[in-house]
Amino acid sequence: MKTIGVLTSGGDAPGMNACIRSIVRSSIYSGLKVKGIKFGYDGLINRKIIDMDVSSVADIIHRGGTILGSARSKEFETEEGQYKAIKILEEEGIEGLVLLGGDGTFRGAHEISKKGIKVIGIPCTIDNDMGYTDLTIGFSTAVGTVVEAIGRLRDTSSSHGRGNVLEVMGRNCGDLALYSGIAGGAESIVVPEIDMNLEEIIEKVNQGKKRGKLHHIVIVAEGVGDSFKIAKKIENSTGVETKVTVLGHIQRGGTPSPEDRILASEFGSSAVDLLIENKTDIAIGKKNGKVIFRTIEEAVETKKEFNTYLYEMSKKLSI
Ligand SMILES: Nc1ncnc2c1ncn2[C@@H]1O[C@H](COP(=O)(O)OP(=O)(O)O)[C@@H](O)[C@H]1O
Ligand SMILES: O=P(O)(O)OC[C@H]1O[C@](O)(COP(=O)(O)O)[C@@H](O)[C@@H]1O
Repeated sequence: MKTIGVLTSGGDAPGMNACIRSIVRSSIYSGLKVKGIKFGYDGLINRKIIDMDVSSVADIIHRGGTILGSARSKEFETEEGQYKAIKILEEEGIEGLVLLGGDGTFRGAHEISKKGIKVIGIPCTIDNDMGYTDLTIGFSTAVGTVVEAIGRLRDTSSSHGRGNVLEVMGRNCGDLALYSGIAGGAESIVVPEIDMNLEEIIEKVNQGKKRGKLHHIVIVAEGVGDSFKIAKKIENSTGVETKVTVLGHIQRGGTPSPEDRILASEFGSSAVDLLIENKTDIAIGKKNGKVIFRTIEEAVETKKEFNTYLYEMSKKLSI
């Protein structure tokens, strides 16, 4: 292996830059050349490729987003698009590729691997929705962002005696809602994995009102459905004015947390080690505090388990 490539794809996630830095520096340390592919699979098909050196990744460990840019590409989902990508990788002399992204990016990586290029996948998504790993890069930072938002909403909700429904990202995964809801002391947490019990939420608002509580925060994961409808129903049944905040892409940016920077550094360096050992089609992850390796197929097929213990606990703590 002489030259490796690095590519970020799908939704960006805080910590991607720290990971790119780790891949570039670990490669150069081991005498490998590194090329950066800009704007995901789309940039690969369109040969948006740059040479990277030690200085290309200077001063980025603390920056959100991805210096390589990210994209979603329909063309790459076709066989034709994938063969275009393989041809470009071969012409550029890229023998191994490290791909930073979520499930979709990994499925694409598997296709590249079947066509002869060595690939290693690194899980990057604020959703933490990949079943084979306890953690994905970006999740810790996004939890921090939501917790900060909860604190701000708590202030203003308390001043006015209002309720607030806070919609957070996560696609069909409730992790971001669950972990930030617990850390922020939300009164109710609504996730796609568990049927919503609106009566229970309404009862909690009424109980809170009785004992003079001035704020009421309900975290709703985006995969649940219409937060505005939920807020209206709460307001109509309790008489407590209930506002809605959709946090949106604010959750995807920002300086990565120390946890994400460390995870990103560790995963990036492990990916380079694997390519040096001529390994391919592997997803890197973390289980019980240890780095783990799974085949990409296994990684994308492992069903995400929802932490029902934490969910039930959150109910006890928000009485
Ligand atoms: N089954 C697939 N085969 C090949 N490429 C895929 C497949 N699924 C997704 N991709 C590629 O990966 C990109 C990123 O996937 P997406 O699901 O949008 O984000 P993420 O990687 O964060 O899950 C897609 O735009 C597409 O180009
Ligand atoms: O930025 P986009 O394309 O609107 O996508 C929004 C989606 O991306 C995410 O932020 C991250 O999802 P992925 O990591 O799977 O790409 C989701 O939480 C959200 O639903």
